[in-house]
Amino acid sequence: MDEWEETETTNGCVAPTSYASSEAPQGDSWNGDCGGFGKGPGGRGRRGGFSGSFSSVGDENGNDGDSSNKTGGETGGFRGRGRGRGFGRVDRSEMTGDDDGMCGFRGGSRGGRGSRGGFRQGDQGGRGGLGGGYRGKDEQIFSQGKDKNPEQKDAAEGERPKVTYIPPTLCEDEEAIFAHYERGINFDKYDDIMVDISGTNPPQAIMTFEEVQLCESLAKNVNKSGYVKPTPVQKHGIPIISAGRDLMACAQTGSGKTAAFLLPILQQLMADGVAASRFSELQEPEAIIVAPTRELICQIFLEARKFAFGTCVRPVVVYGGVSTGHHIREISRGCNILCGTPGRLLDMIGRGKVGLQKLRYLVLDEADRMLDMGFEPDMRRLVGSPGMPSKENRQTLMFSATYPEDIQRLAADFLKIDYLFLAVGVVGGACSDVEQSFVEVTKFLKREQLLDLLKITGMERTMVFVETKRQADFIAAFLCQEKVPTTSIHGDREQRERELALTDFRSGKCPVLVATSVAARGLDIPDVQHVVNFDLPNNIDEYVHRIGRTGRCGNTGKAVSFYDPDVDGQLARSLVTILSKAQQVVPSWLEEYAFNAPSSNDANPSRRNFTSTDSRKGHERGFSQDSTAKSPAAAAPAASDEEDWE
Ligand SMILES: Nc1ncnc2c1ncn2[C@@H]1O[C@H](COP(=O)(O)OP(=O)(O)OP(=O)(O)O)[C@@H](O)[C@H]1O
Repeated sequence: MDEWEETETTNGCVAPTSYASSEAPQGDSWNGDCGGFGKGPGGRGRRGGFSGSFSSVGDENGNDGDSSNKTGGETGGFRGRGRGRGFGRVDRSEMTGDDDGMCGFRGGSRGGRGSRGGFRQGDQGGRGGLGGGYRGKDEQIFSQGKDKNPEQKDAAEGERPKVTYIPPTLCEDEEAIFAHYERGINFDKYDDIMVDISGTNPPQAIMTFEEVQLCESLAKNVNKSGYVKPTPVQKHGIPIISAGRDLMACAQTGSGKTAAFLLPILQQLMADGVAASRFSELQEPEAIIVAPTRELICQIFLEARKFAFGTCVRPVVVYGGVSTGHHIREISRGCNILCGTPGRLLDMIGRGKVGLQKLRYLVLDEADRMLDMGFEPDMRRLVGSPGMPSKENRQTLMFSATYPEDIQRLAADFLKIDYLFLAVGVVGGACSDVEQSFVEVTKFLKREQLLDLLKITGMERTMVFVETKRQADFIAAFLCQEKVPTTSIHGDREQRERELALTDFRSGKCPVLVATSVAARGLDIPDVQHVVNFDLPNNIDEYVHRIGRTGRCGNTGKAVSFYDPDVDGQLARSLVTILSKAQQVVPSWLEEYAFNAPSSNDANPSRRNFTSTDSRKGHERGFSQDSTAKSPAAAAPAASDEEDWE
């Protein structure tokens, strides 16, 4: 039996997880505003987590919500699984969760205030459960940038429980689809941001959406989305893509990169009269969009679905942690724009469900992160897949808010030689709408300081970033014990839990979300007023992306970071640079640490070559152009700022 004929067990049911309530929570959709589906009373579930506050799961049928572990009422705190990857700072499972279903945190125990007694190293249990937690002492640390031995991979996959989770059916209510948050007071300030384009003959920037002459239905959808005028990355990116050029674009967090690539693609597909074919086991999409995390790709899909609303173009999303059969069925109903995480995309292509003959657009969002996470072999496998048009015969677009040098190498391989490099603002710079502050801490006082901070922020939506999955569990549990309604997201949580955590956070049911870097990139959650770096990341790009979860779309936000001199010294100089470039106050004590820091101040080796400019510049004859003439926004080219972060 083909896997996609597998029996569905979880359709329409939603699960679990806020630490905030002891009731089984109600499910909801990705569009948190639409509650018309997936709601269920919750089943009996297991006795939940920390002090009983970590709620359990259930579906409408009263099944135990965890499909891979049917035993209820388990106790015993953290139970690690004896194998699997660890929580190295660059952990693929953390992002796309290729280790589907591997979880440690099995609920029940009253442990959780950091007592080591709650852990059971090397325990072979831990599959399923409530997600998260410590996996055991013999974890492998995922080695960055290295391909896994395919045989090992297959063996590992063979051991995995079959993923049966099917996300809730999406709400078709128009109001929910077009729900959006308002542009902030600083939206118009985007016009003052420096823009630089390198490459030959870039097309003229647009100043209004009208200039693009969008098809009627697309224009209507843009309007309904509350888009009145384009942001700089859209002003420049849309005409570049419409002109058929390849593009590497770098623009600050929250400044509308998603629409910058979706709108011209959709416009072209609609103008060409592309329509989703009828049911067929093999679908041949015109566009493939790849992103490193499940949550991000789902968000991109929802944006695509919004802009394609009421048209014949059909976007589909595929990602890890969800039943493969479900995805195959979705694809077979017609697919023009396929959004996916790398592994699941390759799986769909490998199974012969997706053909590449008609592919015209390949978009890599957060491409630098995909490299960091070791997805380079997957990306190369994707562009080398049978039927994939050569780079001369497809349009390739790469987007990110940061631009390390190794991504330029990839750009050179994947993009046509005459690709355009678009830099909006300081490449790799922090969003200046985010007020950044730092608190010098010792590790022993961090938790109390977090609590004090959250007492001040109250019910305002706050994302708390930590460095490890275990830490995420600890902190979330700690906050719940302190009666702060909190949920968490990290790569060891099951997909249903990750989705529910975001829903609870979006809806305000849990105004505090404790997250690992899985939530650092791309997530666009309305009204996130605060970001707290409980643990600072080990590279500056990650810091920029994390604090970019607030201060989006012209809104203001605040980021507070706990700086522990014992562990964060290597970041000091980069932080000072980032703060200065974003016109933020640099604490004198931080400057002092920066002054005394070793010269190589970024622990991530991939960041040692961080550059702020297009590496082709100056290397190729005749390779220059001045975009300042093209746009009033282009006062002085950002990329002319040659200073490295180091
Ligand atoms: N022209 C516009 N007018 C109004 N709102 C917009 C416009 N462009 C984008 N937005 C909104 O701004 C928010 C941020 O956009 P988006 O998520 O695309 O940013 P991003 O640049 O991809 O951020 P990140 O780097 O964090 O991934 C979204 O809610 C989006 O709908």
